[in-house]
Amino acid sequence: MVRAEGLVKTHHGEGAPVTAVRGVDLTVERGEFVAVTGPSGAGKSTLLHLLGGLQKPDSGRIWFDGACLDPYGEARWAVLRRRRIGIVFQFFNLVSNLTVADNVELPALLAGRGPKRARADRAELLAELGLTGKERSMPGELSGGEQQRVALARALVNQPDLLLADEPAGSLDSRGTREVLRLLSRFHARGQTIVLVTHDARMASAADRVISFFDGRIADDAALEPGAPGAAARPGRRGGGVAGVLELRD
Ligand SMILES: Nc1ncnc2c1ncn2[C@@H]1O[C@H](COP(=O)(O)OP(=O)(O)OP(=O)(O)O)[C@@H](O)[C@H]1O
Repeated sequence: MVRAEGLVKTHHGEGAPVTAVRGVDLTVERGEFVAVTGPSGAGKSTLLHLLGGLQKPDSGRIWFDGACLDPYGEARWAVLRRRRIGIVFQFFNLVSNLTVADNVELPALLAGRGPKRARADRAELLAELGLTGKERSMPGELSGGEQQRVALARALVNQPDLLLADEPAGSLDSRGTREVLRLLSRFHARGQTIVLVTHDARMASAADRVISFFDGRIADDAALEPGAPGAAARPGRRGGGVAGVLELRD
C-alpha cells in the first residue's frame, strides 16, 4: 500500500536543527495494521507526517499503491489526502464552527461527491460510530471520546486506502481509549490499512505488527500473533521481539 525508502527529515525550528527521521525504509502492505511505538521525541509523528505528505522529506522516496510520489507536487498530495488517505490526530482537529455532520461531510464534498452521497455516507458512519443524534452538535459540545469518533468518521468517510492515526487516544480516558481501540480493530477486520502511532502498549497490541522507533530509526519490526495480548508474539522480523518493543514507551 505504501513504501518508503531512505526517508530523512530534519526540522529547522527555533533552536538547533533536529534530525527526526534518519534513513527509514518501510513497507506497509494493504490490509495491514501497523503500530509505531517508541519514546517521546523518537520521530514517530514526523514519520507519520511524511507518510501522509503533511511534511516533505529532505531525501528519500514514497510510493503509494505502486506510484512513486516523488514527482507529485503539493496539489497531488492534497488530492491523495482528500481521497485516499485519512488522518486522525491526538487533539481531533475538528473545525470548531462546523456541526458534527458538516465536519464529516466536508471531506466527501471536497473529494467531489455529491451532497446526497456525502449525507448518506456521513449518516451511515455516524450511526456506526454511535453518534446518531449528534449531527447538529458543535464539536465543543461533545466529550473527547465523541470528538475523536467524529474525527474518525471524517477520516473514513471517503473510504481511504490508508488510515494514519497519530496518538488517537492520547488525550482520552481509559474508556475513550478502549472505544478507539475497538473501532480501529473493527475497521481493520474489514480490511482497512492502518498505521498507528501510539505510546499505549495495549493499543499497539491490537496491531498485526509493531515497529519500534528509536532516535529516528526503526529499532525493531515485529509481527504479532493475531489476537495475541501484546507480549505473546512471534519473534521479531529483525530480532529483538515485541516484548522489548512494548517496553520502549516513556
Ligand atoms: N516542527 C518542528 N520543528 C522543530 N522541531 C521539531 C518539529 N517537529 C518535531 N520536532 C522535533 O523532532 C523530534 C521528533 O519529534 P516527533 O514529534 O516526530 O517525535 P515523537 O516520537 O512523535 O514524539 P512524541 O511521542 O513526544 O510525540 C523531537 O526532538 C521534536 O522536538
